[in-house]
Amino acid sequence: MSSSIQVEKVSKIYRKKIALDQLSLNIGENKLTGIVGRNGVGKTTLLKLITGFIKPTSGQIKVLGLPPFNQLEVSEKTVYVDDHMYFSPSLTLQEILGHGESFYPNWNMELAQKLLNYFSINLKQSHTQLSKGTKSTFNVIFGLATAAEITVLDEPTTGMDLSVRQDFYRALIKDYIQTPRTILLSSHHLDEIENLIEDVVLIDKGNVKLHVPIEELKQYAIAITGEAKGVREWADHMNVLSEKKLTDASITLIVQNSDANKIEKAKKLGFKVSAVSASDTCVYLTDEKKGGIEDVFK
Ligand SMILES: Nc1ncnc2c1ncn2[C@@H]1O[C@H](COP(=O)(O)OP(=O)(O)OP(=O)(O)O)[C@@H](O)[C@H]1O
Repeated sequence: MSSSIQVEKVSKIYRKKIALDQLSLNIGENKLTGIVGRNGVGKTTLLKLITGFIKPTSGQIKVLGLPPFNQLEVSEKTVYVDDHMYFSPSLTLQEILGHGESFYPNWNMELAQKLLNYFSINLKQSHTQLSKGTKSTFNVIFGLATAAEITVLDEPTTGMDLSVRQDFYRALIKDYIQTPRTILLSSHHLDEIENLIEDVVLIDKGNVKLHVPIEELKQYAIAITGEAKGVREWADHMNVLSEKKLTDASITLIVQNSDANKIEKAKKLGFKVSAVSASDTCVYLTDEKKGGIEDVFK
């Protein structure tokens, strides 16, 4: 499969802060990819670089074969949606849609109007008049209506209530099936998007920690609970992601799930073997090991 986004050894430094550090990433054409990671690890910076809003300090980015910064040819095939999208306060939502239609070659006005009608958003209002959640809903509708080849949704559900979020995810997947395109969806709630996305990119400290199919991430780690000494001996030479002390005598180890025979052996030894969710795996993979929040209150 050819790549629609190629990021090669890209760094972004804001004054002295290194936001991205020689990050490389290839995103295949028409993939729906989740971008996840803790606060401040560089997700928004990466997405703004891909959509040409900012320029890399070093390294190379190609989107649909071209460097995206200051490139009109890329702009009209790209949309970046977040909760800071700016539209002139003098325009009504209807007029904003009109501008969208004149800029984006594949603009889908019918979809925009049907979704706005479904969410009961009055088109005579201005963008500044909308509540936080409704603003986010309008922004994602705008983003979907562009049908842009590269659609980037950066935490698009900020402020939406649960029912709107669920409707949005359903709309996104239906629209993606009808009009396949490359979609990057960043979220702090992997559990909410794990059934939508094909691949997941986990960002940590300005770099890609993991880029795998979501089904692989769901199987990536396993929890083993039992008598501390025995569990530790069993886990010798394994990739241990985290250790939790339960009592003086028992522990849970989170280990990389790489060897089916080892897991069978753990069961035979009487240890409890349980699944670890994709979102918990991301937390374990990026844990700073500073102890828990409880330590703050000691
Ligand atoms: N304009 C800026 N000037 C200075 N530092 C910045 C700027 N934008 C981002 N940063 C810093 O770069 C780092 C990465 O920020 P970024 O917004 O890309 O992270 P993020 O993963 O999207 O975070 P979050 O999940 O909290 O939205 C952070 O340390 C942030 O403080």
